[in-house]
Amino acid sequence: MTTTQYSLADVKKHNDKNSTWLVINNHVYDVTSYLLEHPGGEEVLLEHAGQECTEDFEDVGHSSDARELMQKYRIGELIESEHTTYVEKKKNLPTYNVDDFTSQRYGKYWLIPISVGIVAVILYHSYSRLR
Ligand code: HEM
Repeated sequence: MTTTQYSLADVKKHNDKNSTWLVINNHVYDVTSYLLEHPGGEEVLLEHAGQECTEDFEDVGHSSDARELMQKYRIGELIESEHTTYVEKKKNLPTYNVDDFTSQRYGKYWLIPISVGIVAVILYHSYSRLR
């Protein structure tokens, strides 16, 4: 089976409500009939009409159901010379290092018992001198 090949210039012509094409992961989709059904709204699809929008599509974190559904709207592929590789952005998850965590949590708490000890010694000495 041969898949129809399109260039970005071909896709660019389908950039409004009458004909809405998108390029996602080097596949070409005609979402004209899906505009009103799209759970994210038609606006966002129209904003990307006629364009390569893999990054924005992936940023939304579309479900596997959405990925399955999109096959229905696939009409072809982007020509190979215009292929792009999508590199997933690193999510900014916090990373913890146990030592950092301990020092953040307990920081300079060791100063408290030492200070109390020093104050106690000073008080003891002053008190014994008074007697
Ligand atoms: C063939 C293309 C597309 C299909 C089949 C599709 C399908 C869906 C589906 C089924 C949902 C519901 C949530 C989910 O199941 O993930 C959704 C939500 C959404 N989509 Fe799409 N989508 C497409 C393209 C796009 C594009 C290009 C954008 C542009 C950024 C986009 C933006 C959104 C947004 C903003 C939501 C709402 C997310 C939320 O409310 O949390 N979609 N889409």
